Parts: sequence; C-alpha cells; structure tokens
Amino acid sequence: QLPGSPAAPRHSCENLGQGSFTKIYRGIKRDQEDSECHETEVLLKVMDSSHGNCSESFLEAASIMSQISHKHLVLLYGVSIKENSIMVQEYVRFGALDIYLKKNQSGGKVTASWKLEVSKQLAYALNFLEDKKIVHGNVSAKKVLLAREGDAASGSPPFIKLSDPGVSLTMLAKEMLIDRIPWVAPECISDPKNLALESDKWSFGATVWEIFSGGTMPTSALEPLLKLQFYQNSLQLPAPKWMELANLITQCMDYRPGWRPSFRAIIRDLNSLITSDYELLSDLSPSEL
Ligand SMILES: Nc1cnc(-c2cc(N)nc3[nH]ccc23)cn1
Repeated sequence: QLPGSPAAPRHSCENLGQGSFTKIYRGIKRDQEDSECHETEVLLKVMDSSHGNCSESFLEAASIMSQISHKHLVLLYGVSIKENSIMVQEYVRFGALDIYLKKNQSGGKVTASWKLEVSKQLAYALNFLEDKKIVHGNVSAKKVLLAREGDAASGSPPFIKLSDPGVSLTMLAKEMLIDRIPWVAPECISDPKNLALESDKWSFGATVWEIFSGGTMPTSALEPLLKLQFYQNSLQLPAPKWMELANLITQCMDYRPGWRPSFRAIIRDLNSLITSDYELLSDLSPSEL
C-alpha cells in the first residue's frame, strides 16, 4: 500500500496512455491528516508486468529521483512493488513539452523568450543533477513536463519539471536505442555502458534544438539504418537561424564527450542570449506592422 493511499483503493484512475514499458494513469492520492482528508492529483506509472526484469531498473530510477528534490524535477510520492511496479509522481498539469509544442506552434504563446526560459530551467535541473553526479540518461522534450504555461502578455514565465528517465537505456534493445537518435548520445549507441554525465549534455543539445524547432525532429521519419548513418557520418542537426543558439547546440552535440560544456557553462551561455520577441513582427507583412 502506498503511504496515504486509500485502504480499499477505488478505481478512480483515468488512463492517460503509455510509455515504453508503462501504462500511465491520472489518479487521486488521499491523505488522512488527523481530521481532514486531503486530496492530491497524481500520475501513476504502472510497469507492464511482461517486462519483469526492467522493473528493477524502473525502481532504481524511482529511488534515485526520490532521494533528491529540486523545483525543476518532478516530485515522486512513492512506489509500490506488489504485483506490478507502480510509481506515483506529482501530476504536472500541462503534460509533456513535445506534445505541447506541436499543439502551440503558432498563436504567439510560444515565443523565443518562452523557449529560452524553458531551456534555462532544463539546464538548471541538469546542472543540479551534474553537481550530484547523477546521470538522467533520457533527456528529451517528451520528458520535460509543463507545470505553468506562462503568459507573454502579463510577462509570467513558463515553469517546467524534468520527469524521471524511465527504464535505463542500458536495459534497452539496440533498435530502441537507435529509435532515440538524435537524443541518445553517439557513444551510447556504440556501447550503452558509455552512458555518463556527458551523455546528458548531448541530449540537452538535441532537446533545445527540438524546443526551438516546434517539437519535430527531422530524423524521426528516417528508417533505423538511416538514423544510424546520421551518427556514422558525424552529421549535425540543421543549424537554427539564431547563430548564438546554433553554436551552443553544436557545442553540446560534440561527438567527443569530453568537449561538451558543463551545465554551468551552458547556463552562462543561455543567460547571455538576448532575444527580442520582435521576430514575430518579422513574420508579419509591412502592412501588419
Ligand atoms: N508527471 C506527469 C506526467 N504527465 C502528465 C500528463 C499531463 C497531461 N495534461 N496529459 C498527459 N497525458 C499523459 C501524461 C500527461 C502529468 N504529470
């Protein structure tokens, strides 16, 4: 039984879809604090029982996440290890960033400064993990959760939380690793045991590229063999027009792990990027200015 979970759990979970090895539900956690009953919205990640051996890795990730807390890391309430492994984490209202970006490409909500703020917050979360020598291993916009949309008009910034990495990539079959190109670092494709802090920097670069390109990765449509050739030929993602941003992404996505910048340096570079949201005006015709 999860601490604070109802003695006789009533099935009030809404199915939200699934991850690689999990089914995801939205639920309610009820706490009996002395007299009043307190309800919290939670997300339940239920490990498919068929992947028994991965549940160890699933719980390993959960235990690491439960030992640390940071405002830009998703909060873990607990795990249940009965018939299925279940992870209970805070419910983050607007969900995964890749889907949010695809839905909000146009409409002026997602400006350059909005994207820059989200990138900075992701860098803060990863800098916190780097300082603790904790490797995430699965950084992508799919794992960035949006807690607040922010509002350009009132100047309130968005707020993100980095989700748990899920089953470690060292447990994945080769084709699943290839499917994660270009988020997974090249050294992890040749040998997943190369997964290290530097790998998160590569994935961060790919995620920033994804954030600034509206959530679509050009390699996603490629067959696995062509994805693999992207790395074999040491290719880079097409540079965004914003040169300073392109330089940062290229530095993160260096094929030599040791050459990638620390997250402290990445944060410094992000803070030196100046954006005016007037690029929206450049899309307008002169008559609309
Ligand atoms: N820790 C988390 C993770 N995902 C959500 C979430 C939010 C939402 N609006 N739609 C979703 N659809 C699937 C998941 C999800 C919430 N909290």
